[in-house]
Amino acid sequence: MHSHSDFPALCEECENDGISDSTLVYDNSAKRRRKQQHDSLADGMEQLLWKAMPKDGPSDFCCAGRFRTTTSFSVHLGVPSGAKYDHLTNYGKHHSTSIDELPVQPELIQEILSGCKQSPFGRGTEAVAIKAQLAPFAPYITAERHKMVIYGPGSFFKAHVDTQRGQGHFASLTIHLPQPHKGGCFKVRHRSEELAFDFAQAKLQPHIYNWVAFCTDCKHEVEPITEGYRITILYNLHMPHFDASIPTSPSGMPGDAEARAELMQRLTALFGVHGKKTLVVVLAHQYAPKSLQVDKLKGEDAGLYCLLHELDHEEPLRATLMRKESDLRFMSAAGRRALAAKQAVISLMNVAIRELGEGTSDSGEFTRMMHPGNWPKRYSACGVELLPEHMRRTPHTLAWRYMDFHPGGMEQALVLRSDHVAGGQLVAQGITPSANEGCIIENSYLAAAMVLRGDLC
Ligand SMILES: O=C(O)CCC(=O)C(=O)O
Ligand SMILES: [Fe+2]
Repeated sequence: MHSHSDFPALCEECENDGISDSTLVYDNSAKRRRKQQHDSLADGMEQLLWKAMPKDGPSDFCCAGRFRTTTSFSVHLGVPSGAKYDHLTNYGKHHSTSIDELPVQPELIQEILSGCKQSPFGRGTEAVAIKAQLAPFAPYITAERHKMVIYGPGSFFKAHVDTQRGQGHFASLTIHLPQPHKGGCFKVRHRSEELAFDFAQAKLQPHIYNWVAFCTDCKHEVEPITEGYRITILYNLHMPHFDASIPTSPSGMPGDAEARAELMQRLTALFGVHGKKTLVVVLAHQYAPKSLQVDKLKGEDAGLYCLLHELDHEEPLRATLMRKESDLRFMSAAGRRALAAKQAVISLMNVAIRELGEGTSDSGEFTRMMHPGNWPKRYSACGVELLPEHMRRTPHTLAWRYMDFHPGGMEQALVLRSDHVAGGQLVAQGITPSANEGCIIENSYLAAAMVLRGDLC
């Protein structure tokens, strides 16, 4: 990450006029000074957030492991562990048939599954690991068997996102039978990160089953199988619906104290000195509207919530944040409940973010604004926006800048994205960075976000 000093707030106008950096710095214009203050408050804030987040806390979108069972799958499925077969035979205690034709017909898979019993998976350490990493606020999780997938040579599963079945469905679990095969690497992606699980390479051991669990919004795929059969059993992982009061940090280990103190200072300055501000932190995961609730937060989003929630309880930040009733209309149901309980002013909501900026050869700078409410309607009403001169010189893709104007009624906001911290590329959620130097980039997208609001009056 570059520091603020790498990116002097030069503007095209000033550059053209031959006005130097220092002229800008000492410019008397209150507006410009404010922008510079914003910039210095904002620079590196994503890193600060990251550092200050609870350690050993939830931070994952995917976890994996292996477990041993001598009973469940081998007996109930009748799949001889480690056995080589072209025909899947004797798959259940009470059934006897064979698979001698591929693709396997759905009826037969159903029949096989009906011969299966719910696996013991989820009672042991695996469930604890999944819960801690992917669903930290949930008191427990449950696994619901979904389907069995058999891949023969040439089969694959293109990159996709699983359908979320119900509010509590937060992740998918795949259990890989110890079945000899080649190819079929399983890949899970989350924004710029990709994890690959090549169980064909893993030494097959009888009764040892590999598993992978990943959040429902993560893209995943199975590469073509070149030899043998790859068999997986899929589960939907659910967290129960529970009446969430605001959860406390799932981790006992606080994050970096210095980062936390600095973050606190900056947020206080942001909301206090400059007043009337909105901070938007784009969540790492995506959520169906009904799942966008505190208790349903996944992975690192839960850690982020804990941090902001804790900071919100500290004075003087607390004193600077808005608690007026007029704010309610912008809040999610969870935010409203929290406000009513005088617990927090952090709300979770889907926001429309519009990013404007100028492309550079390898990056484009984006300024970000957000508008609560119905995005497509409002957005089309926005019309063409004007890019102020001082925003033209935008040297870095992901560093954000404060906008001092309200084109088309879009609300100004500071928008932070944690993929910046994770070293990611700005490609998630439909954003495509431009490679064309000098072109104006505009991106609009909807994102789930954690929003802290200052004085709206
Ligand atoms: O077989 C696998 O490992 C994954 C299958 C899958 O992603 C699906 O059925 O949705
Ligand atoms: Fe899937």
